[in-house]
Amino acid sequence: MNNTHRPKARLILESGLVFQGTGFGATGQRFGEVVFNTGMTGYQEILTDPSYYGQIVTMTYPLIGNYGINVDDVESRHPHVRGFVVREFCEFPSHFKQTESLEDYLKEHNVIGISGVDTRQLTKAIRSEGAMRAVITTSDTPTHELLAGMHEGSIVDAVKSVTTQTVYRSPGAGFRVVLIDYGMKSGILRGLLRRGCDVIVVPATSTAKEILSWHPHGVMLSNGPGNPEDVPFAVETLRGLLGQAPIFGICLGHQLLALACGARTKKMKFGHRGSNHPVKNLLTGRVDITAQNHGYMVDADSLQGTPLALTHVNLNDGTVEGLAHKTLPAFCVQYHPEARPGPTDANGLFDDFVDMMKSVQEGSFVPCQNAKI
Ligand SMILES: NC(=O)CC[C@H](N)C(=O)O
Repeated sequence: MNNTHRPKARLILESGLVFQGTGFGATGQRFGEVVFNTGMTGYQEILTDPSYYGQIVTMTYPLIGNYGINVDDVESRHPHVRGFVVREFCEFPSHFKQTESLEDYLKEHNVIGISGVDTRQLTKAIRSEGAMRAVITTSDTPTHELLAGMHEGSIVDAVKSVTTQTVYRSPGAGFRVVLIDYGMKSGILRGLLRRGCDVIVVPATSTAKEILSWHPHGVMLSNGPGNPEDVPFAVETLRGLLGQAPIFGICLGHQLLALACGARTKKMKFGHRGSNHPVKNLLTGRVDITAQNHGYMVDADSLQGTPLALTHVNLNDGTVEGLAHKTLPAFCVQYHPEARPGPTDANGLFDDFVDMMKSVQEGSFVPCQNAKI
């Protein structure tokens, strides 16, 4: 790789671990929480997934950038990561859909990348010590000064920073769905449009009254960044929506629905981020290989006494992956059925949501606690 025109860069973890590497993309300095993603492909979807807002992402796959950037594989209008860490950065990408290189894309959007990092060592450090604060810099600022300022740029109001500011509609002839945008991946909107839904996307701050004024057949809750406990206004809205319209939640949407039903969430040590997380549906016994990106989870012990039934578990670590309301039409999953990037095993959940809206319309809805599989 020709590094002559690229600056030296450092990645410094709050634990004191320092990696020397080469900068690509923008120059400067960015603080954030460092997390790893184990997907072999999908860097473009990962960069533009708003759930990564404020984070520095490292890819465990060792060669990144080889198929460049194309216009089809974005999940939002621009990258949301604070920084991007790779082992080897591909200097000469090639793909028939490519419109520009990853390097130019990062430069254009002011994201700092660092290559030449031993991402195996970095991932092991995150796995053993947990996700932590870090900084990527192309400056000469001494390491001890950067360690002292580690909490600079901590995220506040993550959801409010990435949600849509305006209501917009993607018309369809099917069920009318209000999609609450907490930091939505466009794959979720596409999943609904593909099923003919008439979708109204609304800001995360919308009230139950505002949402119900659209007379929706269903309400979809998107993914989004940060700690679910930092979004109490969204939990309040969901309390007002439960029982008024069928609800389907994904990732942050799942966590917020759990909070609205009286369960608790907690931070995981290093989270689930990748494209091969096995999830078992406890109702059918079916196992899906799923795409995931989360650092918080619903606490299984907190489900007792709530109206929620555990429907899905993670087969790697037994954590909560899916819930359904025992008596009302509402269900949610921690993983990503829109699968961008990742395997499409769980796509059928969008069909389940359409079926749920249909059964409620027809008066034939069977609550989860009475379901016979
Ligand atoms: N993708 C998501 O919606 C992530 C949800 C939440 N921000 C978490 O990290 O757990």
